[in-house]
Amino acid sequence: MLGQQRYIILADASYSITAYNLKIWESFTTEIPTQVKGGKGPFICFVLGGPGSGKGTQCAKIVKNYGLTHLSAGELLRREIASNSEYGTTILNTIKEGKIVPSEVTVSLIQKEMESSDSKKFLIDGFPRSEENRAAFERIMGAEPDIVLFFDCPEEEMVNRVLNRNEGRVDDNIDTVRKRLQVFKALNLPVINYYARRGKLYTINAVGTVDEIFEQVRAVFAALKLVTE
Ligand SMILES: Nc1ncnc2c1ncn2[C@@H]1O[C@H](COP(=O)(O)OP(=O)(O)OP(=O)(O)O)[C@@H](O)[C@H]1O
Ligand SMILES: O=c1ccn([C@@H]2O[C@H](COP(=O)(O)O)[C@@H](O)[C@H]2O)c(=O)[nH]1
Ligand SMILES: [Mg+2]
Repeated sequence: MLGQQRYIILADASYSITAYNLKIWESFTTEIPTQVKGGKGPFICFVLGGPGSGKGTQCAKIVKNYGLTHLSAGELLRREIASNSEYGTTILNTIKEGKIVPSEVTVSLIQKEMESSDSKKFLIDGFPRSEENRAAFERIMGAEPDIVLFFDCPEEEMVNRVLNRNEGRVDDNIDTVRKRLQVFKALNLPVINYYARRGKLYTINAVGTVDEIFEQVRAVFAALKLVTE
């Protein structure tokens, strides 16, 4: 049975975007800083949410509007499968099962992309999927995200979107999506709650039109500019 109910996130430690916030922030510039004040490395934004919650769709708009470099962990893994790398078959089987690829593999792909890029602003989509992923990223990269966006979407809506995506993904079927939802709740929600406790989480209501949802994202980036000036 799929729920309409939203996931329970530590509400007092997460920022929710409201129309009121938008009104205050819309007059500020939309250019985000290359790094957060006092930070040493590049600006890093993790983008989290269940399967089909709209992460990739919104990332494309963030890239267009704010020039961040988009790294989708799922896309990097699919590229690895397509290139017949030594891990290709293991990755393919893991994705078909809706499970999580070993942290070392995913972090190493992200690391390669970040280190070969001149960019100072990264949008890391669909990662970290588990506390173990998160710890591996911190250990290997020696970095933490500056902010985390969480696209909060009811399960029924996520399933509908995934089943209507039509991009030929091997995991876009009802059996795999059910498994992905279980993995999301068991392993990814604790990561989201971790960032809520760290005061880095921005929860976005992922129901609505793509543009309506992006207005909430815009407010986050506008606020970021505000606190980093
Ligand atoms: N606000 C929206 N309303 C309706 N459909 C949407 C919305 N946002 C995205 N979609 C559609 O839903 C599907 C899933 O979106 P998207 O690929 O962005 O999700 P995702 O979170 O990246 O999923 P995954 O974790 O499986 O990669 C796509 O077909 C997309 O066009
Ligand atoms: O960090 C990651 C990201 C993804 N995976 C696997 O890939 C699929 C698809 O990922 P999307 O982000 O939805 O494109 C996911 O279900 C996992 O099996 C991963 O293991 N680790
Ligand atoms: Mg995606």
